[in-house]
Amino acid sequence: MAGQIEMDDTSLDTLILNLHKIQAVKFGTFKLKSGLTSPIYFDLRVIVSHPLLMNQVANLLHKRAEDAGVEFDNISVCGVPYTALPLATIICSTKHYPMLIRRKEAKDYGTKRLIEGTIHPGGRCLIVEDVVTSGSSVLETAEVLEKEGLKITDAVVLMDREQGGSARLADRGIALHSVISVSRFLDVLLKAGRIDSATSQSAKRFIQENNTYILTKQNGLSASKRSCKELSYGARAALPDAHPLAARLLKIAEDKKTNLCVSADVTRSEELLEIADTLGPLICVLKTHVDILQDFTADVASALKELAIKHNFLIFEDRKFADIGNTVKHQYEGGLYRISSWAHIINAHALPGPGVLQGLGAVGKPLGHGCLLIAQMSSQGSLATGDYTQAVVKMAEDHTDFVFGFISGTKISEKPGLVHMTPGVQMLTGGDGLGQQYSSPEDVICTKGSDIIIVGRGILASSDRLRAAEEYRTAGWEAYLKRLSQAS
Ligand SMILES: O=c1ccn([C@@H]2O[C@H](COP(=O)(O)O)[C@@H](O)[C@H]2O)c(=O)[nH]1
Repeated sequence: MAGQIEMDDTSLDTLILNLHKIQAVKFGTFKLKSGLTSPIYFDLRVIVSHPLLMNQVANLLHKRAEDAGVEFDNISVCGVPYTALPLATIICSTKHYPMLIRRKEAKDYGTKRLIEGTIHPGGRCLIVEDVVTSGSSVLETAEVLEKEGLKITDAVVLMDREQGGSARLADRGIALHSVISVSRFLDVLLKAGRIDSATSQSAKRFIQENNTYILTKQNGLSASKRSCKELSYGARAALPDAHPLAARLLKIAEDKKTNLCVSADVTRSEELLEIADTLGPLICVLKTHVDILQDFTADVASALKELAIKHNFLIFEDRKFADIGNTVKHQYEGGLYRISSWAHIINAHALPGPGVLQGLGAVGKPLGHGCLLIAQMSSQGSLATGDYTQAVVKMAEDHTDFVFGFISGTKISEKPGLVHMTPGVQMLTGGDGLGQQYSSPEDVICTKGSDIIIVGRGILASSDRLRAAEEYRTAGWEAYLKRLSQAS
């Protein structure tokens, strides 16, 4: 993967610890240029006061580019102003490469050039940067250089914040090579006892949930501002190309004024049916884990189906299929549970590739059922992030005859027919000590742009489940109304 360094691990770890020591990274609450509030902030400008570190960083940047196969014959080097300027200078001075300097503003006298140095149109130029988040600063520099006739195919960066910059640059034909990734940075600090695991997890979660490439390229949105084309559930239900099950779910949400899915994670069928009957009027979806029931029978499935009709909700079996097409086909329609005979919604991991959808679709499509793809997970350290999440979005968008949405922490596709359902929701944020991480209904629906909150223990652990469910229904619905009003 672009961005992974192949160099001496010890020197890299030492560099990370030194960067932390000089406070080139800070943890807390920081407002970013994008308007987002981040729990981690890199300020690499401070390294100019540490000459040994400057030399080490310049060396590593050069080595990284060399290891990545960048050809240094007939190439110039240009640093993104300002922090990377002295780094490019050291590289050029020690390796004897010609350097170019990009001005941020053209002078209003003399040559009025934006690039200083000797330009050889048609020649190549390597861009050097200190930190990449969305890749926009590298792109701006590339555009200025390209206007002068230079070719930009590679950029090298000290720190990749892993928030979509490398994918965005790749889209523009620029390969990004990074010395350090933010995950590696956090792991080294955690291992060395410089930060605690809550700090590391909160930074990782922020990175995972704020992928600028997904938010801008696929949503046409910025993380801080939702689109003014925000449609109501009802309007989305009426879209001609909406999957019938998405349309049904969105219509239920609109009619019942609820975006609450209750996760009925109980072990006795009687309790499951009791939950379905009492909370049914407040929910749009009831989620099950049928394999944790100790006493499942076909009668339980029939009773559940009747309650779904009585209270107008959909049944979602959270089976998370993840095998080859032939196996999942059997798992879905056969075995003890005969899931396809009672669950309107199932979900699947995209890991096996599209075959998993072919197998499930062969059973579910004729029955009018639909599938959610798991694009992100709420658990700490989930690997379903970045490029993987983007690949899942593509797989969903390529299979909308069966896939009608996602399990994800945030809105990851702008297609209004696709529904986003988010687990890991509680009024009080935090975790459960077993890896689960919670966000509030307001955060999930209003800030992250998801559609449906999935709540388990937030309701089940309450002594008054009905009251708790009503509180979650109200919170989820008010967050949705707030989102709509912000967009208009
Ligand atoms: O990423 C995921 C995917 C699924 N889940 C499921 O949602 C519920 C959450 O229960 P809580 O009690 O609200 O924590 C549970 O059934 C999980 O299997 C998830 O949490 N995260």
